[in-house]
Amino acid sequence: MNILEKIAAHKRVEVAESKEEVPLEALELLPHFKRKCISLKERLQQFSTGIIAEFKRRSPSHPEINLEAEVEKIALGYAKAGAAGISVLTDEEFFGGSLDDLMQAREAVNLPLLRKDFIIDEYQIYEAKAAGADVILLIAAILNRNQIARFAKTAKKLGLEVLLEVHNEEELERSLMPNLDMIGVNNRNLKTFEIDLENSKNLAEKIPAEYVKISESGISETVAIKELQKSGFQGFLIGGNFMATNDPGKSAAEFIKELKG
Ligand SMILES: O=P(O)(O)OC[C@@H](O)[C@@H](O)c1c[nH]c2ccccc12
Repeated sequence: MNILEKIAAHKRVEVAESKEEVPLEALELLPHFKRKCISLKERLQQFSTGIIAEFKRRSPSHPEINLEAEVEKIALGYAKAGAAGISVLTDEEFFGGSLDDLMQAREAVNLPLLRKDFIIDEYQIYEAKAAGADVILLIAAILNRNQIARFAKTAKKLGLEVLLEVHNEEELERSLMPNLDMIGVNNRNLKTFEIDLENSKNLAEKIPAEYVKISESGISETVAIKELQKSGFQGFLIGGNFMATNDPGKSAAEFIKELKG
């Protein structure tokens, strides 16, 4: 089993447990469930920098990014830095995150929030909405076309936006459909952890113009963003480069300042 298969397998067990503990009907009663979502897509279309800053304590490829990180402080820092949105890792087993992190970020800031997790069941989309997310991530590498269609439809029904993540042309071609708002090209191969920014540049022209394009992972320099912008990318998902510092908010602020300057 590769890491992605391992994560998905664990996720199935986790979701079954969560469903037992908190039935879907209970999620619908939580206060954020009726909240009107903030559009990340619109912000990326209007926003000049397009930085989506990520809150991530650890990952399978980097086991100690920032284990003591406090989500409220960092979300506020990212907002002050001028991020277009914030991505919050909610997977606990492999990334050290939680839905509670997402809820705390929701209390702290008014930016669009992406629930960053491995969605394999509709229940998780209800969880995302209930915890205050505005956007969900669907990862093509672990979903078939039917699942993507079904999950995207559910997300739209709940007022959430959908970011579809692809890593190669095959995933992109079999996954294009209505109800997707943004397409993210992951520069990190989740099966091998290899990073290649060329991946975004190569896939860019194959993504129809109606989808906002986001380049994900391995971005640590503003020159890389200028290049990616030339290929039509409007969003840039950055985690480790900010999180691996003492003050991720400050690091994001400096990065965004340099990008604008
Ligand atoms: O820390 P980086 O290299 O800046 O990457 C951020 C983000 O793209 C990465 O965390 C990510 C992209 N897709 C994912 C899917 C699941 C978990 C994590 C991810």
